[in-house]
Amino acid sequence: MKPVTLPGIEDYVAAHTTPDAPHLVELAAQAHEALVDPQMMSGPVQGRFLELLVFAMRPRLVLEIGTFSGYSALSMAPALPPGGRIVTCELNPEHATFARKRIAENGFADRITVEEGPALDTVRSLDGPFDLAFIDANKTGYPDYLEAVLEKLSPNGLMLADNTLWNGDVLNADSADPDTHALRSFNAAVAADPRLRCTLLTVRDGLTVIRRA
Ligand SMILES: C[S@@+](CC[C@H](N)C(=O)[O-])C[C@H]1O[C@@H](n2cnc3c(N)ncnc32)[C@H](O)[C@@H]1O
Repeated sequence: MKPVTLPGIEDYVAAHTTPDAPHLVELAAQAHEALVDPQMMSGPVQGRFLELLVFAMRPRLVLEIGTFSGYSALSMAPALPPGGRIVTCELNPEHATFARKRIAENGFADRITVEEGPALDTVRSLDGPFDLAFIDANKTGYPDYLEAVLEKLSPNGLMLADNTLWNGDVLNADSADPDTHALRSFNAAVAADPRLRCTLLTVRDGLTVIRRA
């Protein structure tokens, strides 16, 4: 991933953030060996931030859209309050199988459910309410995910949208890349939406925190 901040800053940030627990270090290493595009994992800085939000919000239900290896779900899970759980959506059966195995091995199968299939169908099938929703799947789907989640978001719930800086490419208004275009449109729509309040944080590849106005 291309740094979107000053040279050296990402390393400095990582060096001054609580590192991954051993089970996450091992999971990341296994994902680098077994899965294509392992850079899709949140990584320690965003992982600790997700964990921090779960710790502070004490959510009963966390929705994740885009499981991949299970890294982000397993980053959040240790901070869940008693009775809290995570539903994570994944389209790719290989990713879902990889994540389920690590979730079970680490003793979180009772608190994390991997729902396999198109995330939009899964979100529409769930009752909610979602106290925290982490949107991190196909970028062109973000507007639909936002609407589907918003319908079932708790009154004090938060939505998080990942990769909203897209390697800094969101600055390129002339980009022909569909994902860049999708994220530029999403960012503009969210910031202008009178139903919402948001902050685009320069955490890792950009993480937008969104709530109801
Ligand atoms: C960026 S990765 C998720 C990374 C993970 N949240 C983390 O931080 O470690 C995106 C995942 O979304 C999945 N995905 C893509 N399109 C999807 C869809 N329509 N429904 C569900 N999952 C989808 C991909 O297969 C991939 O595993």
